[in-house]
Amino acid sequence: MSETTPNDFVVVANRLPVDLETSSDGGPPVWRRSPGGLVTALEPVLRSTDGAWVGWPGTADVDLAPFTEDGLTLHPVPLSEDEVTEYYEGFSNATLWPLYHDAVVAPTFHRRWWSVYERVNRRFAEATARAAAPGATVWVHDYQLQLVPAMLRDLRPDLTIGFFLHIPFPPPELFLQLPWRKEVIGGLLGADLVGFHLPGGAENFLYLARRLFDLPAQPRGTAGGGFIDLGDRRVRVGAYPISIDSGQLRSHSEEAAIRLRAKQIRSELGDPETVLLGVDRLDYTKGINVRLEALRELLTDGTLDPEKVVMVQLATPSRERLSAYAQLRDDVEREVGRINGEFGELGRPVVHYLHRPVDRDELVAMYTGADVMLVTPLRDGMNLVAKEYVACHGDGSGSLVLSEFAGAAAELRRARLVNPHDLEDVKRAVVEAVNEDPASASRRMKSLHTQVMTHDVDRWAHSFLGDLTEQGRA
Ligand SMILES: Nc1ncnc2c1ncn2[C@@H]1O[C@H](COP(=O)(O)OP(=O)(O)O)[C@@H](O)[C@H]1O
Ligand SMILES: O=P(O)(O)OC[C@H]1O[C@H](O[C@H]2O[C@H](CO)[C@@H](O)[C@H](O)[C@H]2O)[C@H](O)[C@@H](O)[C@@H]1O
Repeated sequence: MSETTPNDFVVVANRLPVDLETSSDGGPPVWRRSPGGLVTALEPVLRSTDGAWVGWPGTADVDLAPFTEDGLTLHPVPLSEDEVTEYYEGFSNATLWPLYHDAVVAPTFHRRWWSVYERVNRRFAEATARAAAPGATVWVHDYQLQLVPAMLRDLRPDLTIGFFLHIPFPPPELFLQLPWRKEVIGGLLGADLVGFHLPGGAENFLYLARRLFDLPAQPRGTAGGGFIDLGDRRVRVGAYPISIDSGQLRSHSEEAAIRLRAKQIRSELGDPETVLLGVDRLDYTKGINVRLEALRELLTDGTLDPEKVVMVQLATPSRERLSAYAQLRDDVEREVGRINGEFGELGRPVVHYLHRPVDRDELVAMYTGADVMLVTPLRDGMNLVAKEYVACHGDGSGSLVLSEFAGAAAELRRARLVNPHDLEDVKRAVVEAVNEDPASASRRMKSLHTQVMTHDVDRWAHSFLGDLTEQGRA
């Protein structure tokens, strides 16, 4: 650890790339990799740009000075226990998260949560103002920090500010339910460039900004993007689909030790003909029960044979104190138990379920060895898991069943696309994936693989930061 000086490039996200975990047995706290795709994507970007990262260390009431750890410069922003409840679990994850994901769970609107969200956003803006060198570029991330761009511009008009949203930006009729809709759009308009995964998100934002601020319409730009003219400056809006460090993951999946471990895993699973795999944070948007129900029905009607098919479901614990997440865990675990109770044998369950993060080597071995990857979210900003699986199958093996409602579906057109609200459609895709002729499956996977290899996270970051630099100079 060492003292830090202001940086020319600063990333701001709710979480630091590592979480400080305190142990219940009184041992010293340890840093662990934070959950979720935002960290997976941004960490290699920050390493290659030598920037600083401003974020919460993942535990309440931890106040640490800025430090460098494992080559990254980190600026921790403290949150009290009440702020974790009202800003993170409350406004971020019980108001904005469900609202922006098509209200698949009803969003809760609480005036007190909003005022804490404002207060915490201000703290992030102040910490960023301290971390950024004169004229620096600052890249703010995600729904937890939508007020930061405008707050930061007030504090530091010398900065070039970008904002990227990692989750869907909802259609106007949903967004307009938000009592603080104008404040949120006003916060985002503090940025020079506002980015979304998909053109649809950019279009929704452009429409809402003009309507709520009574701004003149502008000619439509390409791919959903465009400009918002605020009189004294212009905000650029665009679509930038995020990705992964594809080359690194492909090489990792080709290592002899990973190939060997993939074989061992299959053998530990009883050498079934087909291994189905699901990998998710345990989140109600991910449609985990959709794929479990599809599997149960296919076993019940005899389409799939429990002696030949095994499913592995990895579920990283997430936002566990929120009731919708606790309910989801109960539902998923009941369904796993039901399938194993009906179709498993002693020592041979049909569904192997791990409610914990697994280490990277083990995850890559699972991706590499799985025959069919099931990605069935009801709504998802991107879904990096789908891209990670494809990156591990450069040899053309494997098959991807992918929800149309994941952002990744816009690029991975040759996956077996399904409507997760239509169980028959999901069942059909699973059966087709299990029975597909190897030559045709290989053509599909190779085409998906080329897409993921040529559109990696580096390209995403360069595309966004290139536009941001251009915008900052304008
Ligand atoms: N059980 C798990 N163990 C280890 N890593 C996991 C696990 N589940 C998910 N991940 C990782 O978390 C990230 C999830 O990203 P993504 O699919 O974009 O969804 P989200 O960010 O909403 O969780 C991926 O990089 C994936 O490898
Ligand atoms: O920080 P948590 O509350 O534990 O949640 C983890 C992250 O989940 C979300 O990830 C999103 O970003 C991915 C990368 O762009 C994208 O592929 C995925 O579809 C999104 O759900 C959230 O947006 C992050 O802020 C969280 O850190």
